[in-house]
Formats: sequence, structure tokens, C-alpha cells
Amino acid sequence: MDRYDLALIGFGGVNRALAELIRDRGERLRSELGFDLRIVAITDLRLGSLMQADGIDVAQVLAMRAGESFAGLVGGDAEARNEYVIRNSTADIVVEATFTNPLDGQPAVSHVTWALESGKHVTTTNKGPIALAGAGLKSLAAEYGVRFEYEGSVLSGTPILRFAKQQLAGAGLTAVEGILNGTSNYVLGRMEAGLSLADAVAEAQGLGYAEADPTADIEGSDVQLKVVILANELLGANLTTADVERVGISVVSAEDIVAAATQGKRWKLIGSARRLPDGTVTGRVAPVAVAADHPLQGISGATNAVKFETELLGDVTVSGPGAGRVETAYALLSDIIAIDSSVRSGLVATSAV
Ligand SMILES: NC(=O)c1ccc[n+]([C@@H]2O[C@H](COP(=O)([O-])OP(=O)(O)OC[C@H]3O[C@@H](n4cnc5c(N)ncnc54)[C@H](O)[C@@H]3O)[C@@H](O)[C@H]2O)c1
Ligand SMILES: N[C@@H](CCO)C(=O)O
Repeated sequence: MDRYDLALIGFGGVNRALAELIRDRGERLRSELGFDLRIVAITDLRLGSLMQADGIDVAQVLAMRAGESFAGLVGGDAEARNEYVIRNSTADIVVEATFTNPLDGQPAVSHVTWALESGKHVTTTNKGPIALAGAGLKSLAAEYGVRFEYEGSVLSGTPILRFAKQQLAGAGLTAVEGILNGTSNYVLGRMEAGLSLADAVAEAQGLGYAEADPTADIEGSDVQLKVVILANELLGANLTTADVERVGISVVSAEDIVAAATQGKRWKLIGSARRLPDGTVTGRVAPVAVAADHPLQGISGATNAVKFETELLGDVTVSGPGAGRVETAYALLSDIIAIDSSVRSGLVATSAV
């Protein structure tokens, strides 16, 4: 396959960054990866829908200003006709990057379902579908002979899901513990520097780290979804969010931060999943004041880190970007590379379109 056609569902920070990568690095990606990427459809609540089977002029849509809509363009419509576009566009791969809904994953679960049912591969950075409907969507992908990829759902572009599944296979993984949210880690660091919680959150929003509703970052529900994903994907569990106890960083006051600093400690929002001796898997999210000798103390800003506890290797810690538009767009690219690898090895078709 020398080209994949993409439908972008949601055209916010992450999918715009993917479009910019295609615009700015298309030639380089082609020579490094052996395929072209072309965008043939876009939908967004604010812009509407656009379908152009011969390829959308990426520079033109990236230059559109707030308040403009796709309605005036050939193949454009003022409404985000997600189901129609997902089912009827000529895309090989649907790229889902709408808001994460931590309650039921919708409408992203439907977006992924429609794409798989219409024989299109899916890549998503949206945590909802995999945390809240992962088993069913994976079965659907298998039924339709397409790939469902979601590397960016945990640690954005840092590829810890594939790392653990492929490189730690057979090592006897027993627990996963880490800093899994870039916004809250950034905010805690800025509060150490004297900013208020609200000002620090505003900075994280400006940098593209925060969820559309940053309560998910601050109150821990974003990490709760990631703990469910890690437990189910890597520890063979079947957890739901109700199984994962959750406390967010809003309980940490400026005084708590100063008090921890006087003892050489730093507050971190820690998400963990652990297999107990009886085989059950537990999950938890809570702020912890970690001491200087803790491997996660030095992880600052939007950087995240995960410590994998294994029977044969002991602890293996991986750190890298946990949020950010370009970093997360890279996760989508890494998923497309994984899809290409399956297509080239004959495991799946380009798409069933
Ligand atoms: N930004 C990050 O650092 C990061 C990292 C990892 C994962 N994610 C996840 O990736 C997804 C996208 O993140 P983002 O930063 O681009 O968010 P964003 O808020 O910048 O963009 C989301 C876009 O989706 C559009 N949208 C929402 N609902 C829609 C619908 N029903 N139909 C069509 N369009 C819809 C919105 O209008 C918006 O433009 C989210 O689920 C987020 O949790 C983000
Ligand atoms: N809002 C999330 C994005 C990455 O999932 C974070 O700050 O970690």
C-alpha cells in the first residue's frame, strides 16, 4: 500500500497537529515509512463536515478562522454529519479525536463502531472507547478484519502499551504504577512555584494538555480511565471505572505542597494497577507525597512515567511526554504505522471499503 486515506473525526488540537505533520513532513514520512497520508474527510462540531475523495487541501482548512464553517467548500456541510461521513467517506482509516467522555465514552464509542462496521481501520487518542467499551470494540474489529489502535490513550506519544505488550512479554508483569496525567503533574509543579490551582490549570489549557473539561484532569477521572486501560490491556483484568478508587489533586493545598517540600517530598498524582496473590487486579488513583528516592519524584511538567513491576526483570520505568498536541498526533502516526505493518504482512486488508 503506498497511500492511506484518512477521515478525521474531531478537528481540535490533536487532529490539527496530525494534519500539520502531513502538510509539513509528508515527503519525509513517505521516504521513511514508504507510504503517503491523505486526508479525505473531516468533521468537527464547530466546523461541520467536509468530504473530498481526491484529497482535502490541508493548508486551506488549517487556515480557516474561528466562526468559519466547511459549508462554503465543495463537499462541505455546516453540520458535523459524523455517521454519514464515517460510513460513506472513502477513507481507509478513521482517526477519532473528539472529546473524551469519562462516563460512557459517547459519542466516540459510536464513531468507532460505525467505522469498524464499515470496514475501516481506527486509530484514536480518545480514552473513552477503549476504557469503557474496549472488549466489544476489539471483537468488532476482529469480526470485520480491521485494526483498532489506541496507543495515544495512555502517555500520549510515548509508546508504553506496545512496549509492555511486545517487549515485556513473558517477563511476568505484576503491577503498573505511574504519573499518567500531564495536566495534573504540570499543575502541581506550577503550584510548587507559587501559582494558584486555577492559574496553573489555565496555563495547562493554553499548552494543549488539558481535557476540554479540565475537571477530568484535576479530579482524577482521566487517570482512572488510564488505570482501567492498563489493567485490562496489560494485566488481563476486566475492570470498570467503578472498580478504581479515585482521589484527585484538588485535595492538595498550597500548604500541603510547602509542608511536603520541607521534608524533601513532592506531590504526584499516582495511578496504579496491581495483581494480588489471589489473581484479582486492583486499581487506584490518589495524590501521594513522594520522597526524593522515589523513581517518580523527578518527573516534572507534562512528562509522565510508568513503572512496570515484573517477576523476571524487577522494575522497568519508562518516561516520556504524557500530553501535548504534536506528541499525541505522533501516537496516531504510530498507530497508522502499526496498521500499515499489518496490511503489508497480509494480516488485514488496506480497508474493506
Ligand atoms: N491533547 C492531549 O495532550 C491529549 C493527549 C492524549 C489524548 N488526548 C485525547 O485526544 C482527544 C482529542 O484531544 P484534543 O486535545 O485534540 O481535544 P480538543 O478539545 O482540542 O479537540 C476536540 C475536537 O473535537 C471536536 N468534537 C467534539 N465532539 C465532537 C463530535 N461529536 N463530533 C465532531 N467533533 C467533535 C471539538 O469541536 C474539538 O474541536 C481527546 O479525547 C483527548 O482526551 C489528548
Ligand atoms: N489531559 C490529558 C491528555 C493526555 O491523555 C493529560 O493531561 O494527561
